[in-house]
Amino acid sequence: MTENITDRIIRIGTRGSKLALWQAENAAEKLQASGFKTELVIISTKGDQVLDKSLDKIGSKGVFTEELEVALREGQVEIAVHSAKDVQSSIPEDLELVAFMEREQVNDVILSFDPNFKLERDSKAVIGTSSTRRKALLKKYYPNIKTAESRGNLQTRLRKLEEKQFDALMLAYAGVYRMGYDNLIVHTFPEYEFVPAAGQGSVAIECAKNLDPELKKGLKEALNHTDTHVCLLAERAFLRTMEGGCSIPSFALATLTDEGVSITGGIVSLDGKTLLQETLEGPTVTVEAMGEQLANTILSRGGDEILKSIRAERTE
Ligand SMILES: NCc1[nH]cc(CCC(=O)O)c1CC(=O)O
Repeated sequence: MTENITDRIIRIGTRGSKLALWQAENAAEKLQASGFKTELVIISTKGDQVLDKSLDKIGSKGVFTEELEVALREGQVEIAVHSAKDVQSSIPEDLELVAFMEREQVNDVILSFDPNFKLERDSKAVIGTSSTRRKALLKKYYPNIKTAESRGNLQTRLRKLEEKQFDALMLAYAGVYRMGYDNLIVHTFPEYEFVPAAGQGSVAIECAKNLDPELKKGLKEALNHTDTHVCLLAERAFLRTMEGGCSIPSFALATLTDEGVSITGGIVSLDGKTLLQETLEGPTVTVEAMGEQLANTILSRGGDEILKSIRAERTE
């Protein structure tokens, strides 16, 4: 007699921020719709605890994922829910990404409490962001903009905006929309000028590799969005080959086309002066090879030099 897999309670590991909880609840609803029972287990990560340093200075990989991975390994939870963007490009041997949930609109946006705020090429405003990619791209396209650190969850960052620590705040549309703050959006960046970080807007589901295969299959059926999955495989292959990590100003966006997949990716120097960006198209079956090829092209055209100088600057 085999036990019905949907009799299992799926314990869902999640960070405690409101956005993380929204994402975990969203996964829980999908699981429940497939007949699973669910339970949320809130786990705090280093990225939630250390708020006085920018992410590239906290240093270790998996700033938002490590503690969740320990819980997976120790069997405290069956799955961990992450913002796909926060997941390191190589997953530990004993774990795997079992699903990618349907992606939201990928763009970066600007939020302001002043509805008349206008971002122009010569704008001199101070914009809150802690992302090296956003800082470098702002330098490239909006050379007079200044940036100010804005670590913390979305609510913390909005409070900083309210306190006028900066004039406007730069974020991913996905989180803003999911938290219901889209009424504050005053600018949406085109996604091929401000190409998002690999994975932006999607949610990744991680589990232990040795989880019951039947259960894994059930989780995948309930949670995986095939189109998103294809795109994320390409973007993550790009990221892995760049050996980037979340603190490197690289970016990648894959989309489905009539014939297959198109992937745009690149890197920008921290001063915004050198931008390398390329697009590749190919059939869906070769997405990972495409991501790798794109990264190798970027590296050989000067990307490796940009990475080298960023690393040198960090160890100074
Ligand atoms: N590193 C922070 C982070 N990780 C995931 C999101 C939310 C958006 C998403 O799911 O891509 C954010 C905030 C942001 O970039 O605005």
